[in-house]
Amino acid sequence: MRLISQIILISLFVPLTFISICQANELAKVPVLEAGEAKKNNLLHIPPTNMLPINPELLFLITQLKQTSIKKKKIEIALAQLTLSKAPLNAAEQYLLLVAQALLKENANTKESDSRKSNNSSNIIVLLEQAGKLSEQISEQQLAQPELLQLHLLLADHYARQGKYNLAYLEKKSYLTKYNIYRKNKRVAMISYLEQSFEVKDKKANNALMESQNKLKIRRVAEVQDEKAAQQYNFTLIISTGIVFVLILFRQLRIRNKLILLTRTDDLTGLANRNTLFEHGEQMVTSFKEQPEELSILLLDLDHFKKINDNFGHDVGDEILMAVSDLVKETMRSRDLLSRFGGDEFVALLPFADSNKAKAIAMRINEKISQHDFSSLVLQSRVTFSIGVATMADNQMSFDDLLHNADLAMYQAKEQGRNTVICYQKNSVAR
Ligand SMILES: Nc1nc2c(ncn2[C@@H]2O[C@H](COP(=O)(O)OP(=O)(O)OP(=O)(O)O)[C@@H](O)[C@H]2O)c(=O)[nH]1
Repeated sequence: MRLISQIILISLFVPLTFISICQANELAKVPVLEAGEAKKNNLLHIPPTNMLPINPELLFLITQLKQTSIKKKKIEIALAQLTLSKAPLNAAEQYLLLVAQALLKENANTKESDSRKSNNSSNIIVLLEQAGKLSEQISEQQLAQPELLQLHLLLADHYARQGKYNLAYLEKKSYLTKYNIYRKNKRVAMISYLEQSFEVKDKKANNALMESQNKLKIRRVAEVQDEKAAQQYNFTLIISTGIVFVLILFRQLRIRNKLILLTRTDDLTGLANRNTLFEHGEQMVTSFKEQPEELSILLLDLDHFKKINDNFGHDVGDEILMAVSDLVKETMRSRDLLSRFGGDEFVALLPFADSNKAKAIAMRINEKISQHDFSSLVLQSRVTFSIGVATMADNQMSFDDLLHNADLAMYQAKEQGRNTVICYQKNSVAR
C-alpha cells in the first residue's frame, strides 16, 4: 500500500518537477527582464505598499549563489556580516538570508560524499523550513517574487531526495500556486505599465499637438495683426494721398478761377475788362435780335484826367480811377454790367433800359461823382465824366455799332464843355 502511494506521488511529482524546471528557467529570465524594463521606466519597480523592503546586497548575494562558479568564502563572510549588522532584518530579509544559507550549502553539496550530502540536505531542509515559518509575516504578493519563490523548489528537491514525496509534492504545488500569482501580478503590472506608458505617450502626443496648434494660433494672430497694420498703413496712405489730391485739386481750381478772373477783369479796378465787355455786349445784342428788349450803353470818359496824372502823380490817378469805378458801380442796377474800357474810359451795359432811362442813370452818375469829395486825393480839383449814351434802334445794329454811337455821343459831350451827358441820335447827337 505504501509502495503504491509512493508510486502515485512520484508520478505526480515528476511532471510537476518538469513544469517547475521550465518555470524556474523562466523565472531566471525574469530579473533580467525587470532590469531592462526598469531602465526604461521605473513604473514596475515601484514597490507595492504591502512589500517589505529588502537589502539590495542580499538580493545581489542570492543572484551570485545561483551561478555555478561562486566564491563561497566571500559570500559566507558577506552573509555573516548581514546577520550581524546592527540594522534589524525584517521578515523578508530573514527569509532570504535563510534561503541564501541553504543555497550556499546546496552549492557545497556537489563536492561532498553521499553520507555528507544526506546530512547537508537535512540541514538545508531545516534552514528552508525555518524560512517557511516566516511566510506568515510576509505578504502573499512578496512571497510570489522569484527570489523568495525558489525556497519551494529547493525544499521540494531536498524532500524528494529524502524520499518525502508527499512533502515534495506539496512544496511543488505551493510553488506553482505562488508562481501563478507572480505571473498574474506581473501580467497586471505589465498591462498597467503599458496602459500608463500608452497614456503618457497619448498625453505627450496631445501636448505636442496642442503646442503646435498654439504655435499656429500665435502665428495666425501675428499674421492677422500684420495684415491689420498693413491695412491701417494702406488706409492712412490712401487717406493722406486723397487729402493731398483734394488740396492740390482745390489749389488748382483756385488758381484756375484766379486766372479766369484775371482774364475777365481789370487789375486796377476789379471791374469787367474789355474782353468781358465785348462778350456780354455781343450776347445782349444777340438776345435783342431774338427777342427785342430795350438795350442801352453808356461810355464814360473822365475829363482832363491827364492833368490829374500830371499834377498829382500816376498813383493818385489810379486812386481816382478806383474811387470813380466804385461810385459808378454803386449807381448801377444789379442787372447792369460796368466795365473798364481802357485808360480813363468806362462802358456800362444797361439791359431793359431805353435812352431816357439810360440818360437818367448817366445823369445820376455825374451827380454822384460831382458831389463826391475827392479833396483828400486831388486838392480842390474837380472830377467829372463826359458820358455818351447809345440805344439799340433796330435788328441790324451790332455791338460795335452801338459802342461806336456811344463814342460819338461821348465826343460830342467833350466838345460841349465836358461834365455832360449826350444821347446818340441818328444824324445828330441830342443833349
Ligand atoms: N493813372 C493812370 N492814368 C492812366 C491810366 N491809363 C491811362 N491813363 C492816362 O489817362 C490819360 C487819358 O487822357 P485822355 O483821355 O487822352 O485825355 P484827358 O486828359 O482825359 O482829356 P479829355 O479826355 O479830353 O478830357 C492819359 O494821360 C493816360 O496816360 C491808368 O491806368 N492810370
